[in-house]
Amino acid sequence: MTALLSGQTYQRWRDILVLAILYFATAKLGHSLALPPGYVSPVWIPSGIILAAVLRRGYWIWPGIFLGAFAVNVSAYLDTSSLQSLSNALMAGTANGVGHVLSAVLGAYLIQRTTHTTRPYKTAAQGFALILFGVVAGTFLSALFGVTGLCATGFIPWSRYGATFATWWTGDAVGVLVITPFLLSLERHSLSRWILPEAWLFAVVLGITALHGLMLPEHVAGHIALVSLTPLVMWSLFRLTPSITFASVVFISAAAITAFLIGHGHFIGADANANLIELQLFIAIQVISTLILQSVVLEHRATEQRLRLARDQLDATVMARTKELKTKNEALQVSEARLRALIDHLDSGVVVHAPDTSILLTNDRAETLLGLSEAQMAGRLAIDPYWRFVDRQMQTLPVESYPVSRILATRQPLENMLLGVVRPDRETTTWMLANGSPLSDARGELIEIIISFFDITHIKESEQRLDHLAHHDALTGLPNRLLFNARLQQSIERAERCSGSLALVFVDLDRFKHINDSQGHPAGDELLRQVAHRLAKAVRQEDTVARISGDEFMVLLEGVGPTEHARVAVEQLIEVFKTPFPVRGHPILMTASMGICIYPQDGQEVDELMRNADIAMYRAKEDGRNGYQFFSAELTKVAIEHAVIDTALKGALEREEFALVYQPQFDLADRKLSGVEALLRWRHPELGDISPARFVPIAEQHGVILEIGRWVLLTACRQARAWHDAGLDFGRIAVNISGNQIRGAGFAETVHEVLLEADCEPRWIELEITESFVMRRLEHSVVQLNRIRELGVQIAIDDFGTGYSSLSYLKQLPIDKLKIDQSFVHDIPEDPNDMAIIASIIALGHALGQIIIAEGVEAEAQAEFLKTKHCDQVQGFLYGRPVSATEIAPLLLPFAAPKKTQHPIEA
Ligand SMILES: Nc1nc2c(ncn2[C@@H]2O[C@H](COP(=O)(O)O[C@H]3[C@@H](O)[C@H](n4cnc5c(=O)[nH]c(N)nc54)O[C@@H]3COP(=O)(O)O)[C@@H](O)[C@H]2O)c(=O)[nH]1
Repeated sequence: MTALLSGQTYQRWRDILVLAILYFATAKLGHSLALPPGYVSPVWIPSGIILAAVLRRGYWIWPGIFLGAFAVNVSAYLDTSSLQSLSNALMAGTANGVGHVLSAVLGAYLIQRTTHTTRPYKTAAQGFALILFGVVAGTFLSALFGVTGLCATGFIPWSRYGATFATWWTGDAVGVLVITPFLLSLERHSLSRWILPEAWLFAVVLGITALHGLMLPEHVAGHIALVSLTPLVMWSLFRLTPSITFASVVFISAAAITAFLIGHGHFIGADANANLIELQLFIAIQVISTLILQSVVLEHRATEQRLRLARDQLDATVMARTKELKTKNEALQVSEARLRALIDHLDSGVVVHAPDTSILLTNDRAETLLGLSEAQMAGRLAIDPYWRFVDRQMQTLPVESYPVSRILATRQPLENMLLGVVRPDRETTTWMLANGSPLSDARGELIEIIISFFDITHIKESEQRLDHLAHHDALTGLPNRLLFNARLQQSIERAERCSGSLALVFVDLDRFKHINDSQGHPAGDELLRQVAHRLAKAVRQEDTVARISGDEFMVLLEGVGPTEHARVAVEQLIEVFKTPFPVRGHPILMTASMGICIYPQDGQEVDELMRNADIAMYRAKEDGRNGYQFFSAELTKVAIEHAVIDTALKGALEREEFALVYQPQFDLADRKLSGVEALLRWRHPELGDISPARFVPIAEQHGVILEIGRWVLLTACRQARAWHDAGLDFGRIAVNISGNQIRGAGFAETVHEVLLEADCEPRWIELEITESFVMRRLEHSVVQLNRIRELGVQIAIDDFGTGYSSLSYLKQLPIDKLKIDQSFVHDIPEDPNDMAIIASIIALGHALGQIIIAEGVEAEAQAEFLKTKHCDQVQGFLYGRPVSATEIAPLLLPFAAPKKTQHPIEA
C-alpha cells in the first residue's frame, strides 16, 4: 500500500482514516452519554476533534470527518428492513457528514482568515475568533445539516426540530469548547512540562478538588471545592503550560459530565433539560473564561517575551554600540594625539576659527608667530587689538580682507595670500603666506575655518634687499637710473595733475676719468661716494639724487618751476664742488658740468627730459666745464649732431674711415720746405667728410681720441719713415696732439713705442699741443713735454695767442716752436691790433729762442707783413692746402736729394 502511494499521500490517508476512526469512536462515546428525552449528548467530542484536526492538519483531512460522521449516523440509524429505511439512514449519514465537514472546514477557514494562525488561543482576539467561528458558527452548520437530515429522513419528527437543533448545537459547541483548545495546545516540546512535580501536584489537587466539588453538591466543602476550581485553573494558567491548563478544563468538564450522568452533584434537578443546560453553561463558562484568560496570559507572555527579546536585542545593540564607540573613541584619541603632534611640529602656524571667527585651536608655531600662548589666543576673534595685519604696502588690512573673513564671505579656499603681522612686542613686521579652507559638516553647514600661515619674513627681506639692489647704486647707495626714472615718472604725473612743475639736473663730473687713471679706482670710488653724499645733502628731503652711470648724477627737484628757482637750487649743487674732496689724505678739487631742464616747458616725457638735461650738460661742458647750462631748443640741433657723430665715431678706425693729409710749412726767408703738418680727415660712408673741428672735441669727450691720436701719430711716423726711405726731404711732420692724450701719465712712453713701432727717427716728428691745454695743466704739461723732448721730438705750441700765456709760463715750458693762431693772421693787414699781437709774439718767441710759425696765411700781404716781422715759418693756403701723401710728394722733391727711390711713397 505504501509502495503504491507516495509518502505524503499515504500519511494523509492514514490521518484521514485515523480521524474517521477517532470521530467514530468518540461519537459512539457521545451516543453512550446521550440522555433522554432527546438522547442528545451534553458534549459532542468529535466536533472539537474535527475542528482541531482541520486547523492542525489542513483542509485535506475533511474526508476523515465525512467518513466518521457518515459512519456514525449510518450505524445509529441503519435499518435494512426496507430499502427506504436504508436509504434514509444513508441520507441522514450524508447530511451529518456534510454538516460536520462544513462545520470544521468553514470554522477553520474563518478562524485562519481572521487570526492568521492555526493555534487560535494565544491572544484574546484569537480566543474570540475561535469561539465565534469555531464554537458558534461552525457548530451551527453541523447542527443544521445533522438535525435537518434526521428530520427529513423521518428519524426525528419535525415537531422536535427546534429542541433537537438546540441540544445538538449546544452539544457540538461544548464539544468544540472543551476539546479543540486542548488538542490545539498539545505541543510535543511542551509535553515535558507534564512530568514536572508541579504538574503532578496540580493534577492531584485539581482532581480531588473537582471530584469533591462536583460530586458532593450538598456538602458545604463541595461548594468550597467547586469555587476553588477557578483559582486552581488560574494558577495553572500562570504557572503551567496551556496544554495542562486546557487538560484541566477537559478534566473538570469530564468530571462535571460524569457527575451529571451518574446523577450526583450540582447538575441534578427536577428538570432534565435545565440540568443539561446548567451543565453545559458551567462547562462553557469554565472553558471560555479559561480560554480567554489563557489567551490573555499567553498574549501577555508573548508581549513579555517580545519585550525581553527587544530588550535583549537593545542591550546587545547598546553593548555593541558602546564597544564600537569606545573603540572609535580610543582611535579618535590616538588620531587626535597624532594630529596634535603633527600640527605642533609643522613649520606653518595653524589657527582654527569658529564661524564667528573666535579661535578654537592653535599650534605651537602659531603661538611663536603670533606671540601669544594657545590659552591666550583661545576665544579671541580674528580682529584683535593685540595684532594688526598689513598688506604689501604696509597698509592696515580692513577686517573684511582678513583671510578668515574672505573664506567666510566666499566659502572658498584661500591660497597664498601675503600679509604682514605687526605685533606690539616686535619692532619688525612678520611676513606670512596664508592659506585656508572652510570645513563643513555633513549637511553643508560651515563649522570651522582652518588657516595656516607660513613665515616668509626672510624671503620678504631678501626680496626687499633685492629690490633695493635693483633700484639703488651699490657704490653710493643712491637710487639708480631705474628708480630715478620711476620717481621722475611719478613726479611728472603728480605735476600734471596739479599743474605743477619740476626741474631735472644732469650732473657730470669733469674729467673724472683722470682721477681713476691717476689715483686708481678705489680713489675714484671714494670720490664718487663723497660727491653722492654732498649732493644728497644739498637738496631737500622730497628731491631725489640718483647715480645713473660712472660719473653721472641726476637730481630731481620737486616743485621747482621758474628758471630762477632752479638756478638757486643748481647754485647750491655747484657749491658742493667748491670745497676739495679729501680722498686718501689728499684734497681733490673736482668740478662738474650741469644741464638743467624744466617740466613742462622743456619736455613732458621722462626720456625727453633726460635727453634734454643731457644736451644742456654737454653744452655746459663745451662752454668750458665747471658750470651749468639751461636747456634751450637751439641746443637740440647741436646735441643731435653731437649724438650722430658720437655714434658714427664708434668703429670708424676699424672701418678705416680715417686718413691723413699733409699741409706744407715753409721757411719764410728762403721759401724752403721746413716741414708738413699732418691733419686728420674722416670720410663717413653716409655722413661724408666730417671736419676734425667737429669730431675731435666729441672724440675727446668720449675718450676715443686716445685711440685715434695714437693712430695719427703712428701713421705720420710711418709716413716719415716711408718718405725718408724714398729719399724725400720733408723736414718734420707736425702732428696734432689732443690735451687728453698728454693728460695720461704714460704719453711719453706711447710716443716712444710708436716711434719704435714705425722705425721713425724722433727728429722727423714735431708734436703740436694747444696753448689752452698747456696753460690749464702747466705742471703736468712741463713734466710730460720734457720727457717727450728727451726722446728727441720737437714741441710746438698750437693756436698760440688764444690761451693767455704769460712770459713766466713760457719760460718754464720746453718748447721749440710757437704757432701763431690763424685768427690773428686772418685780418692782416687790416687789423693793427692783430698785427701788434703778432709782432709781440714773434719778438717774445725769439727772445725765448723759439721758432715762430704763422698759420692760415692766405695772402701775399700777410706773408709780407710776417716777413717784415721776421716770422720764421709760414703755413697756409697761399703755399699749399692739406693734401694726401701722394699729392704732396712732388712738392717735397725739389728740396730733397733722393736716396733710395725717385717715387713718392705713401706710408
Ligand atoms: N688733435 C688733433 N687735432 C687735429 C688733427 N687734425 C686736425 N686737427 C685739428 O682740427 C682742427 C681743424 O683742422 P683742419 O680742418 O684740418 O684745419 C686745418 C687746416 O686745414 C687749416 N688751414 C691751414 N691753412 C689755412 C689757411 O690758409 N686758411 C684757413 N682758413 N685755414 C687753414 O687750419 C687747420 C690747422 O690748424 P692747426 O692744427 O692749428 O694748425 C684744427 O684745430 C686742427 O688742429 C689731429 O690729427 N689731431
